[in-house]
Amino acid sequence: MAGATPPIVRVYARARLPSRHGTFEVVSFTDSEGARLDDVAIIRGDIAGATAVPTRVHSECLTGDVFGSLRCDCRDQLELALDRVAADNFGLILYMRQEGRGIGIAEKVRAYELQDAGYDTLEANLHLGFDGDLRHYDIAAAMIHALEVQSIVLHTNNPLKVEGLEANGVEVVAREAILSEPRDENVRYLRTKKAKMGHEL
Ligand SMILES: Nc1nc2c(ncn2[C@@H]2O[C@H](COP(=O)(O)OP(=O)(O)OP(=O)(O)O)[C@@H](O)[C@H]2O)c(=O)[nH]1
Ligand SMILES: [Zn+2]
Repeated sequence: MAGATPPIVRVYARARLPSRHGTFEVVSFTDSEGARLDDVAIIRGDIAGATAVPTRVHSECLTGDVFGSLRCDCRDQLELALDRVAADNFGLILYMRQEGRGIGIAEKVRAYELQDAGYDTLEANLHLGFDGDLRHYDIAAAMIHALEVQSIVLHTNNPLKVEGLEANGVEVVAREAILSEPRDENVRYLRTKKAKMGHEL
């Protein structure tokens, strides 16, 4: 798909990462001015030059990823992705620091405050004056290019992620769902994503 030219990023450092989910490689990046990025890649296998690399683009969720919040499915999805890459011995996870779909942790907690008062996840964002989703995928695309990945199979339920990467020059050969088991605490969140945010759940 034609689109904007993504920014250039370069690999800055690579290290071995033994984890609870197996051993991966962690890679950090700089932008074209040499500034260090906060986004990182988690890799298993020889993905440089490869096609149809199983790829997950994960958006930071401090409450879910670190504290194990059950309000959302983020940690379940992250763990599914790590386990899958480990089991296949091949794949890529980009951990993008787009907390709260781009509004940041402080505002996400405000959005949660509104949700505790009855708003859904989209209504809360709109009430705070934000669009429903402020994420861009240009940096993720640039990281994929820097890793010399030729094409990807994207694990997501969100068609906007596929479009966002393609618009930045990434060849997405297929989309695969990443389905976590719904929980009592996150079922409303999942229903809203399906009904109002275009997620294929
Ligand atoms: N603004 C806001 N962000 C949230 C809320 N709950 C989770 N998030 C953030 O949403 C992001 C994850 O996005 P999701 O919409 O769950 O899923 P997705 O990444 O679009 O799609 P998948 O690839 O299918 O997981 C993370 O950055 C979370 O911090 C919320 O109620 N409000
Ligand atoms: Zn979350």
